Parts: sequence; structure tokens; C-alpha cells
Amino acid sequence: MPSTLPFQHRKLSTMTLPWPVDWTALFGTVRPLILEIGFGNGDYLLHLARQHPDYNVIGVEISNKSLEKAEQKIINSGLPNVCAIHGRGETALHHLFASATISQIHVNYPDPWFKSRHAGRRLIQRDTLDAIVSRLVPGGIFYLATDILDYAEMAHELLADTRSLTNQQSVPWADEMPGRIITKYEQKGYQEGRPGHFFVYQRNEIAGPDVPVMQELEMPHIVLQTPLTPDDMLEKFDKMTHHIDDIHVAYLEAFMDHRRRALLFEIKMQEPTIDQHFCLTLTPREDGDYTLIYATIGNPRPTLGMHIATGHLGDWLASLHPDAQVVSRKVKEA
Ligand SMILES: C[S@@+](CC[C@H](N)C(=O)[O-])C[C@H]1O[C@@H](n2cnc3c(N)ncnc32)[C@H](O)[C@@H]1O
Repeated sequence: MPSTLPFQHRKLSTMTLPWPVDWTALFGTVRPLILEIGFGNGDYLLHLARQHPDYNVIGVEISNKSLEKAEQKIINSGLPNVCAIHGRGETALHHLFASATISQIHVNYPDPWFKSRHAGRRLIQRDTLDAIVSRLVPGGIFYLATDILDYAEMAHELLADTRSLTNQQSVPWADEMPGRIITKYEQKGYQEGRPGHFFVYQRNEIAGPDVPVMQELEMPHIVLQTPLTPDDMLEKFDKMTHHIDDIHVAYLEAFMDHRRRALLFEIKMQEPTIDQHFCLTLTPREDGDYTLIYATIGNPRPTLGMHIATGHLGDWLASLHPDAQVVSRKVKEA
């Protein structure tokens, strides 16, 4: 029977949901929460929802294709206590959940590319683990599975260093987890001679790291005075990048919006907890100055990174002519 719950329209996303989410309003019920990060084909997510009918189960997945398949499975199942969200697990942990609100967090086989150039962006690292600890309720459980021995060793070191978590097993990790369903990736690992290594850690009473919910900032806003025309500025634009701490901004393209005599700048940005692809728009005002703000294309969210991206672009535009200057600047600095 297809589900009729309000949230089960398609394409829930970390970029469109409120920060933090009111889960009671979203599910229409007050229940403890279970989170799975990187649910792949969604079978384990649905298994969690069936196994725990008194919990609301939330899956977060970065792959659109996997998300669409899981959404269909959820709708077909008619289960009222599960939803799938598109986005990075890191974004969900930092932006969608308040502290001490999740009873179980499951991560199965993250980062199969562990050894490659993506290693710096792996899911299980200090910042994400701190966010996991902070989001677990006291007594909440963190489950992690990996088929990569080096990953297991790295995770073991991090977990052993985490005073607010207690290992629930007598060994650093178990090689079997009775009663657990085997995930699609796990099956593949067994067939290829890579068995799983399973971690089970419980949130104890020791105070953990303070990881605040990342909320939206005000909209960044710059007013620019310049004798240059939009065409002059477009001509001077070249692909450029800007980096501050862990925030990386790439200005990819500039386009002329002829109808509005406005310039659009296409930007890709990585922050530790969120990736965004958005446009800033430089629009002429009646007094002859220009306003630089973000365009509403693609659900941009005003974060610190977006402020930094706006501030740097404003400074660059002002640097193009000796008589150009930023006359008003509502931008948070790093
Ligand atoms: C190796 S697969 C495992 C899939 C599934 N858990 C299983 O065991 O069959 C890793 C999954 O995590 C997803 N993923 C990777 N990094 C992620 C992140 N930062 N946030 C959310 N999902 C992520 C991938 O898209 C992929 O579906």
C-alpha cells in the first residue's frame, strides 16, 4: 500500500530542509531517531525501519541514483517511519540534527576509495566522529562496518581516543555480527574475500565535544561602485580560486544576463560540512551602483563559505579599476 505521509514527496535534501529539522513535524509523530549514513540500495535502511517500528528512521545518501531507488522502495513498502534524504552525511549531522537527538547511528562500508586521493574527505575522521558523538543521546549507539583492514585500524584509533564513547565489545572490532542483515556491499566483500569488521560503541556520560548546529547566516550583500560596465567586467573575468582555512571556492564562469544587464558568476564551494554549487549575481541599481548577492538558482544556503565567496568576489571586482570601490558590505569574515 503506497504511503500517504506528508514527507514522502521525492527529493528531500539537506539543502532544502530547515536547519535543524523538526523531526516530529516531519514524521507527524514523536519517536526516537535512527540515522543511517550512506545507505546505498536502501535495504538495510528499510530493515531498520521494520525492525524498529517505534523509531523514526532517517537515511542520508550522497548518490542521487541510490536515493531515487530507495525512495521508490520506501513508497512501495508503505512504512510510515522511514525517510531518505539526499546529501552528505557530514551536512546532515552538522546542520539537520540538534545535540543529543539520535538513538542509533549506522554507517556501513563508507569510503571504499579509502587509499585513493579522496582519503582527505573520508567520512570517518575526527570532526565527523565528534559530530556523531554530539548528536547521540546518552546511551545511544554508533555502529560502523568496514571491509578494509587499514580503515578498521584507523577507526579503532579514533574511537579509542573518544572518551565519550565506550566499546560495547570485548575486542576492538568483531568479525561477525549475528542477527544483522548483510548489506549489498557486504555481500560483494564476502564473495571477493573481504569480510566485514564491525564496531559497536555506546555514548557514555562523559561530556563530549561541543558541536553546535550549523544554522543559516544572513544573506551576504555587497554594493559596488565602479565606472566599468558589466561587459568590461565580464571581459576581465577568468576562472579563479580562493581558499581560507578549510573553505575552498572556485569561480568557474561568468555569464551576461542581457535582459537585466546583470552578470552571473557560477561558483562551486566546499566547506567542511557542506558542498554548494550556486551563482552570485551583480545587478545594476537605479543610482548607478551594483548589488552583489546570491541568485536563487539551485537552493543556495547562506553559510560562512558563501559569505567568504561573496566578499572575495566583491573585492576582486573593486580591484579591476582604481576608481572602483565596495561602498557597502554585509559579509561575515572568516
Ligand atoms: C560502499 S557503499 C556502501 C553502501 C551500503 N551501505 C552497503 O553496505 O551496501 C558506500 C555508500 O556511501 C555513500 N556515501 C559515500 N560518502 C558519503 C557521504 N559523505 N555521505 C552520505 N553518503 C555517502 C555512497 O554513495 C555509497 O552509496
